[in-house]
Order: sequence, then structure tokens, then C-alpha cells
Amino acid sequence: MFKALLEPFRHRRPDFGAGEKTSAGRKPKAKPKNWSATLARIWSYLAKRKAKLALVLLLVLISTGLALLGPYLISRAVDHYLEGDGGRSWVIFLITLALVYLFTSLSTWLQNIWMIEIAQETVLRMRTDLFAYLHRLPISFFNRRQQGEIMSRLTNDIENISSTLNSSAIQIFSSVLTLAGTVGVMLWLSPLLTLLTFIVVPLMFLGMRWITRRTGPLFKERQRNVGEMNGYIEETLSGQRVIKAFSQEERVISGFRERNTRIMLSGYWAQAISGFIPKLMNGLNNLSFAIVAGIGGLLAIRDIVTVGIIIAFVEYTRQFTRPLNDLANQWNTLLSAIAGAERVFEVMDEETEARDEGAAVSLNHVEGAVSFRDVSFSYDEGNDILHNISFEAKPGEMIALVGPTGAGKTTLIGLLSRFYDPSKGSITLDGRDLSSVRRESLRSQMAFVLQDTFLFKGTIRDNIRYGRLDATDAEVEEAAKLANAHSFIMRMRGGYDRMLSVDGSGISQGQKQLLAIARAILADPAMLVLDEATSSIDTVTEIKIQEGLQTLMKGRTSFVIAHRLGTIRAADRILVLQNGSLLQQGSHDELMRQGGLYSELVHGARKAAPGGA
Ligand SMILES: Nc1ncnc2c1ncn2[C@@H]1O[C@H](COP(=O)(O)OP(=O)(O)OP(=O)(O)O)[C@@H](O)[C@H]1O
Repeated sequence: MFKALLEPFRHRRPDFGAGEKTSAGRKPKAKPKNWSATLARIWSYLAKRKAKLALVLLLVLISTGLALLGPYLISRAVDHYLEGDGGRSWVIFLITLALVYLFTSLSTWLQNIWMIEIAQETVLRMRTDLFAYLHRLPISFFNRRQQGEIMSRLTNDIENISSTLNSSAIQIFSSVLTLAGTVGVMLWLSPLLTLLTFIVVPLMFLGMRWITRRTGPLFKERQRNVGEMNGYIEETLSGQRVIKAFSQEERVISGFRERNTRIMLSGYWAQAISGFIPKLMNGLNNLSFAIVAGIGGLLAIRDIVTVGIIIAFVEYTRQFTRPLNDLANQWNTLLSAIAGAERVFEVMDEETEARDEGAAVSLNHVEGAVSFRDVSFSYDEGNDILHNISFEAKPGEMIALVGPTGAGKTTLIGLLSRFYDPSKGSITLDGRDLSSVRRESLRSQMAFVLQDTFLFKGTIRDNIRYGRLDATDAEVEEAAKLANAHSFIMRMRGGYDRMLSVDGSGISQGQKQLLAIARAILADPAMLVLDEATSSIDTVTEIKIQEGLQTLMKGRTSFVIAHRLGTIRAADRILVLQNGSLLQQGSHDELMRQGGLYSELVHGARKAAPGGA
């Protein structure tokens, strides 16, 4: 622990994130190269409220000007009083002073609430854009990231940008203005005293530079660590069953502790080092006061400056170091926000699902004739998973995919639904190349009944209706009847209105599949993809599922990933895959006559379950 605490001092400039690679080993496409690029992108969001922003900046300008006027008025009041003029003009100075401070407060209050409005709107747009963008990213993006890590960008990183825009943006602008204004007025009042005040400035800059060079990378690292921890939390919570089944709780907790400690360390050092900034500024500020008061006093005795000017200078010195102090403090918030923004824009720079060509067509009605010609595909370049696959499926046919685990069945379906595009060869639907078809319209012609049916939090009725949102209650129930799901739904408390928790926990695997079938029947697609359940389901439910599937498949081109060979005897064509190659294709009888892998698999299944297959 102690060693780790010393880490920030060992590496002068740790290279967090720079040249960072994704888990797939690919560098993100266009990582913001510098801050100005990131700030420019934040500005492109802010610019949508240009008019209000201009108003806020005008108010900042006014309040800064008024704040600068304050000490000058005090100095004039003091000099008037010392000169024996305690009468009318002295009172006027005081009233003006009160009004100046009142307006300053009013304008500061207004600029704050307007800026909060602009910031909240900006963050709302940014978060919505990021969320929408995430949904346009290809499946391959999600394959290589943890969900929690992605969620951290949507929540934690955007929150950082939000808090910076809420307060720091104004503060930074106002500090720069105050600084410039104060220096201007000081030079005008007394160049000599200004020079004395400035003695501490180089020390301030050197100190700041030393600190921010260390805190910048630490803030960046902290954001990354928070993202990583969120990913870990999400993974371990969704893997609860496996963790418990293998008694891995202690290991998981220690993994969490490790990640949590990394956040603590980066956060600790970022805060600890940056916390030194106000102390440094205060010390140098006091030094500056002493110089102005001491040497200023000598100058006043020699009548080189007035007492009023020295009082004004003491106030201006405070005004001069305060924005520097504020800038130093805001700097850290800014660094943290920029680190967050970089992570947000990094996702937005990922390549979305290749855009559908301008000429891509939308499918309104399809017959369901599918043709694969010499199709090859690789997830990682140069490592083909599918090799020269060719087959035909006529409208309404049932095509079964069989083969050992890892043979490429799921990958082939992924190509059919354009989650991926082939690296070689072509796939056509009704004679039209899939690459010329809009993905969305292609997928709307398909329905999926997968092993791990995903159910959303909501009623059973809503979950079935997900297949077609405008379906009436009667249509939902009709689909459930056809899917053989109606009777089990009616036996449940609440029936169709029973609330399901996230991912349908509370109902069985078999029941989930029946709901998925009902959902697919309601969607009424031309093509179907069925991933047969491997988990053991009781015989009655299995018969119900098979009946439901038969109803569903009628008249639709269906692709069935079969795990139990007994269920695909009736398939029009069986594709036998091994190591990404299509070894055999034909009906059950043809393949049994041919001999080879299929008959071996059938015989193997028979041996494993005598009387089965
Ligand atoms: N996202 C991915 N990135 C890289 N390789 C992958 C990816 N998904 C699958 N693979 C690899 O592609 C090959 C085919 O996998 P696929 O999931 O298509 O097999 P499958 O026949 O459906 O297997 P199973 O019957 O076990 O579901 C496997 O070697 C697998 O490791």
C-alpha cells in the first residue's frame, strides 16, 4: 500500500490512456488528440444556446467590472475623508458603493441560474446523443467492452462534465476577466505597486505547473478506474449464480477491493496534490500583502502614493490572487471534466454499424428465399471462422444447422441478420444482395427465438407485445394461444398483467421460451431464427414448445440451430458444419444414406440416449 502511495512521485508523467488499446487490440478510430479538440466538441454542444450564453457572458463582464469598481470607490472615499471631506460627496461614494455590490450580487445570481440551465440542457443532449450512438454501434463493439464500463461513461463521466459546466465554466471566464481587469486598474493606479505585487506571480505559475502536471494524469486515471470498477460490478452482479455455485465470493470481493483501492489511490493523490494549490496560493498571497503593505507604507510616508491607493491595492491584490486561486481550483475540475469528455467522445468516434448505402432499399414484403454464395467471414482479420459457405433456402423451408460446438452456427445466423457482413462472397434475400438492404428493414422481417430469451421489466402482455407494439390485447392473447403459452399465463396470479422482474426471473426457462414464441408469432415475420434450448425442459413443456414452434414456422423460412437431432428430422435441409466449413447438406434421409459426420452425430446421440435421437 505504502509503495503504491509513492507511485505518483516515481513517474513524472504517467502515460495514462495515451495510445491505449481496446481489448480487441484495435486503436479507437479518432481519439481526441488534444484538449482543444475536446473543448471544441464540448463547445459544439454549448453553441446551441449561443444567445443565452452571450447574455451570461455579458453579465459576467458587468459583474466583473462592478467588482473592480468597488475597491476604487473605497479608496476614493478614504482619500476624501482624510482630506476632510466627510460631507455630501462622501455619502454619495458610500451609496454608490452599496449599489455596486447589490448589482454585482444580482448579476452573479442571474448568471448562475442561466448557466445551470445551459449546462443541464447541454448534458441532456450529450447523454441522449451518446445513448443513441451506442445503439448504432455494431455488436462487435459490445463484444469487447464490459457493460458497466460503458454505463460509467453515460453516468459518471457525463456527470463530471455537468458539474464543470454548472459552475466552473463561469468561474473560469470570470476569473480571467477579473485578472485582466485588476491588472489593468492596478497599472493605472500605480505601476510601481503593481510591480511589487507581481513579484510572487512567477512563483505561483511554477507551483501551479508542478501540481497540474501531476494531477492531470491522475484525474484521467481515476475516471478510467471508476469505469473499470463499474464494469466489474456489473459483471459480478449478473454472474451471481455462477459465483455462488463455485463459491467464488471471496475472490470476487478481493477483486473488487483491488479495483476500489486503485480508485482510492488515484483519487487520493489527485485530491491531495491539488489540495496543495489553495495553500500555496494563500501563502504567496500573504507574502504579496506584506510586500504591498510594507513597501506601500514607506511610499505613503514619502508621499509617493496616497493611503487610499494602498487600501485599494491591498483589496486589488486580494482580487488578483483570488481568481488565480479559483483558476487553480477550477483547473482540477476542468481536468476531470475533460478526462470524462474524452471518454464520452471516444465512444462517439467508434465506427457505427457500416452505414446503409444511400441506394439501400427497405424491404416491405419478402418471400424468404435465401442464398449464401461462397461466404467467408472472420471476426479478427486473417482468421476465417466461416469458409466458402454456399447453400440455398426456398421460401417457407426449414433449414437446420448442426455441428459440434464452435462450428460456426451462430456466426452464420449473425451474417444472415447482418450483425456482421461477410468478408468474402455474398448473401441474397429474394435475389437481392443483403448489403443493398437496410439493416433495420431486414431485421424487421425476422424474428428470433433464442435459448436465453430476454424479457424486460414489465407485464407479460407488454413482453409479448414487444413483437408488434400496435397489437391489441386480443391479438396478444391469440398469439399466446398459438404459442401454447395461454394456459400457463392464465394459471399465474395476475395473468397477462403479471409483472415480470428484469430478465423474467420468476418464471421458468420453458415458460420464457413459450413467451418468446408468442412474441415471434405476433411479429409475424417472413423469416425465423430458432436457437433450440439445450437446457432440460420437462417433457410436457417441451411438447408444448415443439407444437408452438411448428405453428410459428408454418409458411416462414426458418433457420434452426439444432442441439437435439431428433427435432430436425422434418427439416427440408440440414447444413452440417464443422470448423467453419459446410461438410454436408441435404435432408435427414439423404444425409443418413451418405454417411459421414451427420450420421456419426445421430449414432452418437443414439448411443448417449438409447431410444432417443
Ligand atoms: N465475437 C467473437 N469474436 C471472436 N471469435 C468469436 C466470436 N464469437 C464466436 N467466435 C468464434 O467463432 C467460432 C464459431 O463460433 P459460433 O458461436 O458461431 O459457434 P457455434 O457453432 O454457434 O457454437 P455453439 O454450438 O457452441 O453455440 C468459435 O471458434 C468462436 O470461438
